[in-house]
Amino acid sequence: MAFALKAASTATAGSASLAAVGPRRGAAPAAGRVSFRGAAPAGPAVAVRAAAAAAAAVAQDRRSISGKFAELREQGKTALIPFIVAGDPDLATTAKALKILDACGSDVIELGVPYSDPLADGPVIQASATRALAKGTTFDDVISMVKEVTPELSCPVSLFTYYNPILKRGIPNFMTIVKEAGLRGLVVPDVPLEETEFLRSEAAKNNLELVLLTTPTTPNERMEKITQASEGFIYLVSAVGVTGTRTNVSGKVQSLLQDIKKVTEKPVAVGFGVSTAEHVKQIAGWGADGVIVGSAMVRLLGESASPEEGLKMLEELAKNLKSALE
Ligand SMILES: O=P(O)(O)OC[C@@H](O)[C@@H](O)c1c[nH]c2ccccc12
Repeated sequence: MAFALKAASTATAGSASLAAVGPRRGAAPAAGRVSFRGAAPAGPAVAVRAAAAAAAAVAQDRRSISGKFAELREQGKTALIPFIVAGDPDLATTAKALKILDACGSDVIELGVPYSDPLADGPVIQASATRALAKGTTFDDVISMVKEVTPELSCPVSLFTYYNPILKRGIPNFMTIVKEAGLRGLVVPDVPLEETEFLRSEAAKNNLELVLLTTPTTPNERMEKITQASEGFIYLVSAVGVTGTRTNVSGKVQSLLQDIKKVTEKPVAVGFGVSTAEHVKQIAGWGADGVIVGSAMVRLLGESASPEEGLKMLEELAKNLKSALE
C-alpha cells in the first residue's frame, strides 16, 4: 500500500508518519534499516551557536539555496523547483536534464537518490526509482555524476534522499560526500524532527542547508518548530497522501501559507500535485516563494519513447512553468 503522508506530529508509537517514520530512538532495527540510537547528545551552547553562525554564513552566499531565495525576493519572483530521480532513464540523461532544467531558469533543483523503499512516493516516482535501481544506479554513481555537472550549473542543487542511506554512511561522512559533490542542500522527508539537530549541525559544517517539510495536518506548534529548524526554505506539502500529480491544488494551501508566514520570514515552497502553469500561477498568487514539481517531470523523463524525447518534453514543461512564474 502506498505510504500515506500524515502529519509529523500525529505520529504515535507504531503509527507511521512521513516525518516520523525514521527509526525511533532505541527502536529495534527493522529489516534492512540501520538502527539509529537518536541524535548525538545536544552539543554545548557553543556548538549550537557555531551551527547558527555557519547557517547564517551560508544564507549570505548567493549560490546557496537561501541566497537564491533572497535574490528572488528582491525581484519579487517565485522559485521554480523541479524534482527528478537520478538514473532514470540513465545517469547520462540525468546529467543532461540537470543542465536543461538549469538553462530553462530553474531556481533550485531537487535531485532524488533512487531508493528501494520510497514510502512517501506515489506510483510515478516509485516506478522511476525502480527503473533507476534496475539499471544498477548506486549512490556513488549519482555522486560521481553530480560532481561532474554541478560546476556547469548556475542554480543550486539539493539532494533528496530518504534517511537510511544517510545512516548507512554515517551522518558526518555523508555530509562531506554531499558537499564535495557541489550540492547545496538536503531534503530528507522521513527524518523525525527530534533527530534533525545533529543532521542540521553536520550539514551546516559543510555549507549545506537542511530543508524540512510541514504538512496540511501538522498542528501549529509543531509547524512552528519545523519552520524554526528548516534551512534554505520550508517545504509545505500541499496534500495529505503521497507524491503525484493532482487535478487541482487544494485551496487549503492558501491558509497554510498564511499560517506559516505568521511565524517565519523564511521562504516557503509548495509541493505535491503541482504540474501545470495554472497550478504554479495559483500558488504564486497565494504568496508562495517557490513551487516544486516532481512527478510531472519524472514521468516525462522516464516514460517517454526515448531519452531524447524525454529531455525535449522536460524542456518544454520547464519553460512553460517558468514563463507562468515570470
Ligand atoms: O511529485 P509531486 O506530486 O510533484 O511532488 C513533489 C515531489 O515529487 C518531490 O518533492 C518529492 C519526491 N519524493 C518525495 C517524498 C516526500 C516529499 C516530497 C517528495
